[in-house]
Amino acid sequence: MPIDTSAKIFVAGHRGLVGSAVVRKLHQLGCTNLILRTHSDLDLTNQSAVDNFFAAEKPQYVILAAAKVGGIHANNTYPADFITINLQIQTNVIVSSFNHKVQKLLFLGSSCIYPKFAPQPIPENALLTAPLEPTNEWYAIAKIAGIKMCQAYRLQHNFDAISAMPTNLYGTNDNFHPENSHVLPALLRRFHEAKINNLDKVVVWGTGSPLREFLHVDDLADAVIFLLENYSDLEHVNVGSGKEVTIKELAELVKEVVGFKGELIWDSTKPDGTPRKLMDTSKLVGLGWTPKISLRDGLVDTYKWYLENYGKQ
Ligand SMILES: NC(=O)C1=CN([C@@H]2O[C@H](COP(=O)(O)OP(=O)(O)OC[C@H]3O[C@@H](n4cnc5c(N)ncnc54)[C@H](OP(=O)(O)O)[C@@H]3O)[C@@H](O)[C@H]2O)C=CC1
Ligand SMILES: C[C@H]1O[C@H](OP(=O)(O)OP(=O)(O)OC[C@H]2O[C@@H](n3cnc4c(=O)[nH]c(N)nc43)[C@H](O)[C@@H]2O)[C@@H](O)[C@@H](O)C1=O
Repeated sequence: MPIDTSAKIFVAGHRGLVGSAVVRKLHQLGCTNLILRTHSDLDLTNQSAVDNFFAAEKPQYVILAAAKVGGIHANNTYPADFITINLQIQTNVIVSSFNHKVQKLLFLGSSCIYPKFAPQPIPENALLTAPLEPTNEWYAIAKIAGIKMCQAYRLQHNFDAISAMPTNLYGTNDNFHPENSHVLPALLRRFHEAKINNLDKVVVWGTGSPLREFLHVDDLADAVIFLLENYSDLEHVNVGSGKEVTIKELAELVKEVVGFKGELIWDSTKPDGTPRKLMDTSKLVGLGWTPKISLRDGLVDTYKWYLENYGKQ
């Protein structure tokens, strides 16, 4: 059912990569009644503050894009933060959404919920079939709990909570932190800084052999709205581009887009993480959704945004 453009929609995490793309998409669709709170306005780890907020605002839809998020180094270094903050945020938001009669909630997980050596492409039913990738198991356990909470509230209370599992994302408003970000924004920044400082070498982590699937966040936002409008069931849904590249291929592509002319040095003391995680997106494709933005086009667009927003620093 198409979203009622006058509906009250709470986008949790609206300044982040995903939340900001969802807000852009909702604005494009003509939705005007968005409820947005920054982290300092409303700390979603604070149960009573979250419940008071829901009691006062009574949103009809909730898109849960607030989370403690980071790349392989951040996940590996701050396991307590990743498990605790994510369990707190998602538990508070899901429970208050149910208690205050939200019509529909969409929870965002991640492809790291699947076993390290899952069959490729990874179908939704690979969940909980084998051990996780150790660098991100704390975050993955929180995300799996989020999926299970949505399922439990649907089963026991008929609450319309659905879960989307995106692959690795990138785009406008990404986190470009040198150590804590994901690979694509990290490399974009590192190559850019090497170019403007006339360096002849750039260090890239790991061996370059892991395979990753990248999806532009505007495609993800489109899929989020598509699922809100067209999906209402127990099982989570994978969201991906269906195309994978090695980290070496990604690094070469970022180097070309940025225009860095020097050499790549591989730091094999850094972890590779999971060797491969290509999503099986046949469920979402079967529902009628496909991505539109190629990796090259998305990278060119993201570099342009980076230059406009951080290029002069
Ligand atoms: N980035 C990726 O590659 C992927 C992301 N995802 C999922 O998408 C979702 C969004 O990720 P992404 O947009 O990348 O993350 P970001 O880090 O870009 O944004 C996270 C948002 O959450 C908010 N937030 C964090 N902690 C709190 C808190 N305690 N109270 C209130 N708000 C808080 C932040 O608010 P503020 O800005 O005000 O601090 C920020 O707006 C997550 O669930 C993530 O798991 C899934 C797969 C891949
Ligand atoms: C979305 C997903 O994100 C995380 O998993 P990940 O896919 O391993 O994410 P990543 O982007 O950090 O790394 C991808 C690959 O790239 C290599 N790599 C090279 N050079 C840099 C670099 O400079 N930075 C980073 N971060 N990685 C680098 C890196 O060694 C690895 O082989 C999860 O923790 C989990 O949170 C999750 O769900």
